[in-house]
Amino acid sequence: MGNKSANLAIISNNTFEATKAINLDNYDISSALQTTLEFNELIAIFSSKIANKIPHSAYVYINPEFDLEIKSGVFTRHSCNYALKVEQQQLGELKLMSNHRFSDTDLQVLETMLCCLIYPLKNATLFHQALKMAYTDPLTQTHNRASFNDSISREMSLAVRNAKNLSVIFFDIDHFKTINDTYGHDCGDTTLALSAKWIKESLRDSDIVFRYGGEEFVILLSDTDAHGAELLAERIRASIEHHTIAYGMEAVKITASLGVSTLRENDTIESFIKRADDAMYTAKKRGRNQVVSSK
Ligand SMILES: Nc1nc2c(ncn2[C@@H]2O[C@H](COP(=O)(O)OP(=O)(O)OP(=O)(O)O)[C@@H](O)[C@H]2O)c(=O)[nH]1
Repeated sequence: MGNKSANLAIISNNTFEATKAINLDNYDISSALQTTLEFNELIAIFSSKIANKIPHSAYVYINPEFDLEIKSGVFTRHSCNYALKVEQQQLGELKLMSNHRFSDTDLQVLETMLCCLIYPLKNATLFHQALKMAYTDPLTQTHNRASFNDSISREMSLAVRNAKNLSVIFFDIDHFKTINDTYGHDCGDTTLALSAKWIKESLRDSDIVFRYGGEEFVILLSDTDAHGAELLAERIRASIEHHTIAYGMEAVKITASLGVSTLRENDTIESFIKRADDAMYTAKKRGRNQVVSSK
């Protein structure tokens, strides 16, 4: 024990902890852009830092990779647009607007200043790509279990705070083991990926699909009451039943069992999802290929 601690070198007795920068006026543009990895903050900082050199009334930043459209200010007649890119990496598109035409000098200055934005944007892109990977199931391109744990508590708090409904659907492919055993594991994987695709096709943008376990998915439906969730679960069930998986020379048909529950007062995460899980098992017991709503 004593020997181990002797190997540790003390580098410094002082700790420097930076608090979140409140007044970015004290920073030059490059330093200010190093204070965050959030796209909205980077663009807002950039806009404010260039404002005295290149006056503009509004900005729009679009980044399709992360489904972002960040806007601020008053939209006016004249604009200039830049597709931002570094080493083949797309970093989105920035548009500035103004009452007056941007002069050639304005554009030259802007282009010099955009060089300061490029690498912070690249870092933000790498950070958000890593976050996305950490929360995505690679086989089905749905959110993974870690993401579910974060999302359910956030969605429950939001639903309670805004007095909105929240429903959850548990979805489990029927006799999935037989698919693996009959057609092979690759076919099982294809079945999972296609099931996820068909589930997503039945949903609104605000609904989130998670791969919860092997062949089990969970769908979180914000602002959806019990009736709406049951209708949606039935739509998903029917979609799965009506599709056919073409695997080599085989035409594989599958079905799924689904359980639905809607958030109640005094629910915990566990009680909320257990009702949906129990309802899904009831659907299995009743013969599969059906939707059961929790009582
Ligand atoms: N191909 C493939 N199979 C998986 C994956 N994850 C889990 N499984 C398989 O999924 C199967 C689940 O089988 P069971 O839990 O017995 O359920 P089931 O056969 O679907 O039967 P019921 O749910 O009762 O209708 C097991 O054979 C697992 O090996 C995966 O990522 N890929």
